[in-house]
Amino acid sequence: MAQTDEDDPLSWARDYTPILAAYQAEYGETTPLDGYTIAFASHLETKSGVAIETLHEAGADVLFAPSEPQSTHGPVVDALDAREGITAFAWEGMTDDEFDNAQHELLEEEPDFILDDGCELIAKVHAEHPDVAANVIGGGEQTTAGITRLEAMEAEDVLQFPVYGVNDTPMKHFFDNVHGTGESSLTNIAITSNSIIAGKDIVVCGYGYCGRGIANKARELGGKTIVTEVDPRKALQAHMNGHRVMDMDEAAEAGDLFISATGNRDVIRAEHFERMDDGVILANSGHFDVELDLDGLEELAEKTTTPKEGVTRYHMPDGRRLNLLAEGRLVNLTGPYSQGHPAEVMDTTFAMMFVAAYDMLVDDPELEPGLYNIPDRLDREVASMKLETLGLSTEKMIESQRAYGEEWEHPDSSF
Ligand SMILES: NC(=O)c1ccc[n+]([C@@H]2O[C@H](COP(=O)([O-])OP(=O)(O)OC[C@H]3O[C@@H](n4cnc5c(N)ncnc54)[C@H](O)[C@@H]3O)[C@@H](O)[C@H]2O)c1
Repeated sequence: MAQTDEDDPLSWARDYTPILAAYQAEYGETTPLDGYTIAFASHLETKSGVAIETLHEAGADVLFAPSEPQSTHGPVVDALDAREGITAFAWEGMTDDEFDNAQHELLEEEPDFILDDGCELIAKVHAEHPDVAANVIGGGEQTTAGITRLEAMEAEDVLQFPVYGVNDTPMKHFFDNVHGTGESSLTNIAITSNSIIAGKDIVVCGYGYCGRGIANKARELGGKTIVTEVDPRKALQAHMNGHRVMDMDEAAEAGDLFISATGNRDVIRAEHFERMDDGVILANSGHFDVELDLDGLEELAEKTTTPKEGVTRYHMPDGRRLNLLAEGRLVNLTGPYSQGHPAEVMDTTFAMMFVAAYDMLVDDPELEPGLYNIPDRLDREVASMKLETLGLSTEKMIESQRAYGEEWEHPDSSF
């Protein structure tokens, strides 16, 4: 019997991921990934579920594990694991140790290709399963934190296979990081805290792609935004975009809501917590839960309570209460109501991951081990497809325009 909306947890997300649907329709016939086993690590929820089923429809056996222990949606895992050719190394409510062990168990199955999030599988296969790494054909990495680790691996010359830095493409940066993280972080902060963005002094730490999305959208909602940055050009950009720019000491005293999105650690720490007002809200949107110094916060507090699901309240000896959302983990993915990025945005990110695997496995560019930018033509192809699914058309250059771009003398101009 065909599945209904009620018993198919991917049904809703599928409607909002038209590029993946198009790949399923096209490659479901030809199964170009037949014979390959692909390891897939991601936050396990409905959109990544559609990505996993797309790889499977295209012929691959898929082994999947979470990239964060707390962001797994059990019904999605169970529905995928029930299909032949898809194996879960995940369940909802995993401990950190179980998360770690499951990734090792997955790698022992000797995947041919690794699509990663945070470089968890790629780092582990190199560090602890070198025999498996030696036979991996290639990989793709979808997030900034993972690229940072891959750059460190590349600098040490330890990478055993080529990896496409899917994160570092315009299609990922400009849509997933800016709009996806921007919207979903603010939505989840508002829902978890049941408080308003408008009128609040909102401190955004980091003005990279994610921080820019969060800060600009917070201001559009009526927030009075403050940006902290270590990079002077980013700080200047934030200033010219109308945000107040200050260092963390000053921002700690000014903010009502703090959101970190740097990919760095100890961005907000004890000396800053000590300056904050009673009732402030603290959230992290960066990949790892080290952006806020939680050990420092714990040491300062005399006790913690849970005034609301998803909120840990730290009681300071002087009576101030600091409210931490989602235990300092990714607020848009691990809070009690979190569903991650909007599906339309993940459609493009997972399409880029799909083409990364397709390009290396099927088109075989014969790359040496190392970290590579994904070819620009693939990025453009995904952009064109997204526009097509949205029913939008672009201008086509006429011949005289193409020629104009190629000449330097410009004989027709009047000056
Ligand atoms: N929440 C999500 O769903 C989601 C989605 C995509 C990326 N991410 C994660 O968000 C983080 C940021 O990603 P990005 O793409 O914006 O990276 P990015 O490199 O574009 O931006 C990070 C910015 O933080 C700044 N920074 C570094 N240390 C700082 C500090 N101590 N104080 C203030 N600023 C500091 C850097 O100068 C940089 O401008 C990464 O960990 C990434 O993996 C999260």
